[in-house]
Amino acid sequence: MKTPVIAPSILSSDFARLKEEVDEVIRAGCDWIHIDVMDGHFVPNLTLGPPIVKALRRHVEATLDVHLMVECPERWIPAFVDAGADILTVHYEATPHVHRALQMIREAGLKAGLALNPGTPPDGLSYLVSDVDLVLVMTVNPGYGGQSLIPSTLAKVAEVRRMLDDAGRQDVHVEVDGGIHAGTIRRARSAGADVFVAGSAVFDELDRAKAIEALRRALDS
Ligand SMILES: O=C(CO)[C@H](O)[C@H](O)COP(=O)(O)O
Ligand SMILES: [Co+2]
Repeated sequence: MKTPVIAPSILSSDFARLKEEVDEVIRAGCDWIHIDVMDGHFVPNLTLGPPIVKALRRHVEATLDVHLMVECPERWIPAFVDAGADILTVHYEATPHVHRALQMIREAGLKAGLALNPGTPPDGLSYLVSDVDLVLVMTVNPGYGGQSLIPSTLAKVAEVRRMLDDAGRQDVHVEVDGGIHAGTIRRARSAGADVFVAGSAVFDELDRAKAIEALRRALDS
């Protein structure tokens, strides 16, 4: 099994103190920084764009894991590449040209991720197994932090992991996003996930080191 990756989502951070918030979770021992980009169309919320990613890139060396919840992400890929993202994840549901979007990300030298909403079956992945470096299984409906994990999504995590293993793609990350905390992370790990996005479970706690430690302890339990 791959080494677990903890990726705090800045969606739940204090945006007025973004640099300090990110510095703090890096000092607290997180692995990646998860950045939720929402366009107000694909999801009913609006967050941030390439300038914020670029500003963070200037300040931190940590892996910037950018989750694009935007319609037709292929329009935005060049701007996020230029901003300095390391991983760009696009939604299967967001474009009829998802293969092209993944291709554009890889051609730019970044890692390409494919995200699946809770209601999306994993079948389409079978045509894209050689085009992805990461599969993000949404464990809540995208748009907001602080929601509860939808239990049926964990069966999909297991199915995705099986499809990747059967295709010889043990190197591909399986990321879970939404409702991950000390009480759910172990089940997500058992289902086959290795990247754990945690927004409210980290940023709603005053002591971020303790919050990240609690996630790691729950993984080991
Ligand atoms: O993509 C997302 C929402 O669309 C966020 O990454 C996710 O919700 C993280 O927040 P929390 O850990 O609080 O559920
Ligand atoms: Co996300």
